[in-house]
Amino acid sequence: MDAAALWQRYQDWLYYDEGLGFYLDVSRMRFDDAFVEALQPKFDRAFADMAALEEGAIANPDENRMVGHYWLRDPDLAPTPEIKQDIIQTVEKIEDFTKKVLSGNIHPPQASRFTDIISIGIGGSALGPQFVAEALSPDFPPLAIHFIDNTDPAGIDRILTRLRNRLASTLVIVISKSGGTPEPRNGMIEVKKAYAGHNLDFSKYAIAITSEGSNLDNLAKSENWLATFPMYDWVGGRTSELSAVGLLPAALQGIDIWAMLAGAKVMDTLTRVHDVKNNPAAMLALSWYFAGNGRGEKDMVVLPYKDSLLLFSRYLQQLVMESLGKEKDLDGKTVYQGIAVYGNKGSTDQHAYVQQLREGVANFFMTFIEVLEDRQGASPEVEPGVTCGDYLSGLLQGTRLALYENHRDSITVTIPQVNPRTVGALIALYERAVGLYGFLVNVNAYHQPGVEAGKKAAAVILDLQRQVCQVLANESKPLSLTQLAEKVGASDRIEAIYKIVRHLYANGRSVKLQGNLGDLNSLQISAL
Ligand SMILES: O=P(O)(O)OC[C@H]1O[C@H](O)[C@H](O)[C@@H](O)[C@@H]1O
Repeated sequence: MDAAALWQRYQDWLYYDEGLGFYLDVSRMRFDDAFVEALQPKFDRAFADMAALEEGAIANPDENRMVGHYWLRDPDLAPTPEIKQDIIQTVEKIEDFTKKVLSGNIHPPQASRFTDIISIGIGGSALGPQFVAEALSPDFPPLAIHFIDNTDPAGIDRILTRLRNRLASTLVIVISKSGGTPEPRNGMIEVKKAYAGHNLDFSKYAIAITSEGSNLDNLAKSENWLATFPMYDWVGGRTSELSAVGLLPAALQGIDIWAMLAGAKVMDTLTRVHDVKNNPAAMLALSWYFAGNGRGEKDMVVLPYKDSLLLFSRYLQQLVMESLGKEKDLDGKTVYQGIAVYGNKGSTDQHAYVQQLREGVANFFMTFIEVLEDRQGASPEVEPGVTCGDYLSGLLQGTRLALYENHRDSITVTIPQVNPRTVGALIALYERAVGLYGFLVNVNAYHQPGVEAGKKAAAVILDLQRQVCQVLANESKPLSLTQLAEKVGASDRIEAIYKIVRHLYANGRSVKLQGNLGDLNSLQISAL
């Protein structure tokens, strides 16, 4: 395509919304009109399915659940008056609670103000709050947030050590929709012990965000925690940023949650349009479908050229991959769907892996996220007439061009600045694009059956560990691995038993290992 034709294509496909100052450019995705036409029937169905979803259909049939994250920013759309009231009251409660915390009306027993937050949660109960904190938290927030998003003891220590002198003024928000996920439960138990170690009454610091009636909810109520906020059955973890999960931590950091909700609401309106070319989420879904033949054959690389958006790709990784990565489609057919997502930020990544993107295996398409405003205030020149921001902008344009010349396609999303409104809009844009794409390829984008397998396997290992420890405790003489596995009654699980023993030994826990550590047949195992 020559320069004039490309310029025409750019104009033909450029999407712009004045209210948000938002642009979407898919001109560098090489689909043609015939492709768009061929996909039209699928889009017609997807638009109809999406409309039904928004009206309260059971869009997650396996779990028999409605899918209602769109109602969070427009409660008038909720299918029942009760749901509408719930949404409104929760946001009011968040606002009221935040005001009281920030004014010192609600304060810790031994200090006049809360200074910090430990947020404990994983997956959808962490990634949104982390992304938003990185993107929007002021330089000096009223409360500084710290995340425990794993069951890594060293990671937990790091947070608790850093906060050692401020624990007495640190709020703890435990976030778990199910209220039973092991990682946040473990984090909560350890943090609770740390508070007890400092003679602090954990319940005066703790807040739960969870489903009503969950284990976490029951615990919080029985121990009379500072507050609880609801997580709804009809909001999935990966689409929960604009529920209490994301709104409470954001508000406590001084982020304007109303602007986030408003930005999302505007984007929801824009992406409800039943016309591919005038619906930015549909344009994204079309582009993804084109890039990967509707089978995820190409990875989605997401590169925001703005430090504060660093975690956007990580956030999208869960949203896209947990939603679309499915073995079966809605008819039960084996399809192995999905789109792999990765990326950090530009121009930083240009000095890491963009070499491969430009010249190596062409198994991806790029999404550039461009922010028009360089910074607040004027920029000094780093060369005559040129600023840092000019470089960043030039590097984005240059990389887009260099990729295109080498037949690598790209999408460019442009926002005027990173603020609560545009971040809310970005979240809503990708939620809708994922939903539409899910309908295009006929998968249930709202369940995650594959996640259960790893959880179950981990539970089996922990069970085996208990048995191993019991056998060793009752043995007077050291055992070989084979003997130990036999006594446990799990000879077929000898490798797992070896790994359990090695881990316990490395941590000085109840097990002694003798012999050559590199020769597994020489090992003699006994209780400490
Ligand atoms: O919020 P929770 O119930 O603790 O769930 C946390 C996360 O873990 C699960 O395994 C799912 O894969 C995620 O979708 C979810 O966000």
